[in-house]
Amino acid sequence: MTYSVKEIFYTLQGEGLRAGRPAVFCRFSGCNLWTGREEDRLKATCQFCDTDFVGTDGTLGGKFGQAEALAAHIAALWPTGQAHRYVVLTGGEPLLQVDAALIEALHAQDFEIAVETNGTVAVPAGIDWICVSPKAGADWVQRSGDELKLVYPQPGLLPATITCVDFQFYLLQPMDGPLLRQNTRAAIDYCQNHTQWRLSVQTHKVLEIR
Ligand SMILES: C[S@@+](CC[C@H](N)C(=O)[O-])C[C@H]1O[C@@H](n2cnc3c(N)ncnc32)[C@H](O)[C@@H]1O
Ligand SMILES: Nc1nc2[nH]cc(C(=O)O)c2c(=O)[nH]1
Ligand code: SF4
Ligand SMILES: [Mg+2]
Repeated sequence: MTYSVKEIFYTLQGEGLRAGRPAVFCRFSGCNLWTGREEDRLKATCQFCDTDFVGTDGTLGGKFGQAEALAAHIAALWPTGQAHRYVVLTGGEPLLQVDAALIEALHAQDFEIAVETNGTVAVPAGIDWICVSPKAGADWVQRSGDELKLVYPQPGLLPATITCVDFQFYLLQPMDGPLLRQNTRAAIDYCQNHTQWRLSVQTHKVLEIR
């Protein structure tokens, strides 16, 4: 397996239940719900993406022929002597590439492994924290995990219509874009009136970190 990686960086998890936790992010190239090209956005299944996942030209990006080599690049970013090693596999859609060999190599480097996925691909065994963010109009295969993080509002996938799922935490993340302020107000109101749901703010954007 050759892994195509857009970028690798050390930051704080900005979103979801674990916001604030130090983490290495490994962003895989490519997605099954959008090409990543602006000219294709309006015909994509997922049209609101806030991320550049095209190519391998970002910070520490590249093609890695071996799982151990990729795991070593990730481990090199962790501060020396510090425990609680945590890696977030994202993209693009990471589960188009994450396999048993990479999970084993990251565990061998002592990492707890989280994934951010759109839910169209079943999560492989061994992932330690599963965040699913389903998309309207896409197959939703992975219906269990640790957190369900729904971008809100998504016409065609409103929280009230979500059934047959098994997650520990349910979060609404306001859709970033021209309507962010209005979407944030609506998400706050929804959580206050449907108390199973919590608000997920994209804190890294507020903090102006990666
Ligand atoms: C860029 S995606 C990569 C992982 C995977 N493809 C997914 O969609 O979950 C990372 C997270 O950002 C969220 N996201 C993408 N665009 C967003 C936007 N415009 N506003 C809020 N969240 C967004 C996704 O829903 C997902 O939870
Ligand atoms: N700080 C930070 N937190 C994040 N949580 C999810 C992200 C993603 O793009 O998957 C992300 C990201 O890009 N940066
Ligand atoms: S599924 Fe995730 S990576 Fe793909 S276009 Fe949507 S938000 Fe972006
Ligand atoms: Mg992001």
